[in-house]
Amino acid sequence: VEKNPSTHPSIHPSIHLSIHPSTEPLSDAEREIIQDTWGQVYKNCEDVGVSVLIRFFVSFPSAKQYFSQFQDMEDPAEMEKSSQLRHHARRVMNAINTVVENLHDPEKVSSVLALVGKAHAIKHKVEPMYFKILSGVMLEVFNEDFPEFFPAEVQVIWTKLMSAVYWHVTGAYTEVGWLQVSSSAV
Ligand code: HEM
Repeated sequence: VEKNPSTHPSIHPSIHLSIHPSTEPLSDAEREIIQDTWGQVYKNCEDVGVSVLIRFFVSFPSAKQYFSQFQDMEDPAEMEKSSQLRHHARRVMNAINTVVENLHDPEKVSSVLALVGKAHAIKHKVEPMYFKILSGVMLEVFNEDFPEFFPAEVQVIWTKLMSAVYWHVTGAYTEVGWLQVSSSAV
């Protein structure tokens, strides 16, 4: 199938991430569960980050339009070698790590995510919907790669965190004047 970079992403049916316009803070117990499970994921930071992005770009090829180095690549094995992809994988994982390490400090979390949101809105002009899609892919890969650490009740908590991430990121988009940020569930 010919990929037209200007078309909207098709929504993958396996992604059921529901996003609420405002989010309840995580409880202490939930924070601890996030930190413990993330510890397992982050041990494999490089591999997990790359798997997440490959899955994202293969399932949602229009998301590649923003990346000069692999926007025309189709072959996942070739994408995997792209330094731009690997670099972004590391940045995504490190940003999530900063969020997880600072869950006790809501101001730090919002400032980190506001910077991410602003850079993607202003510099990279990324359609914010892709953040929601990427969150779903991330949870999917974590669950698949570490099933013993992601039973259903842990997935619920992670979904809550990812909703908060999306809420902060899109808040920054709105702040810099990006209209039409969708807050409805995928
Ligand atoms: C949780 C999600 C994400 C995080 C934490 C994240 C993080 C980052 C960071 C820290 C940077 C460098 C900051 C800068 O340029 O000032 C970056 C660059 C970039 N991001 Fe993201 N990102 C995320 C999602 C996305 C998505 C969904 C897309 C597009 C589909 C995207 C596209 C880009 C592009 C095109 C760049 C510039 C790449 C380059 O210069 O090589 N990001 N990202």
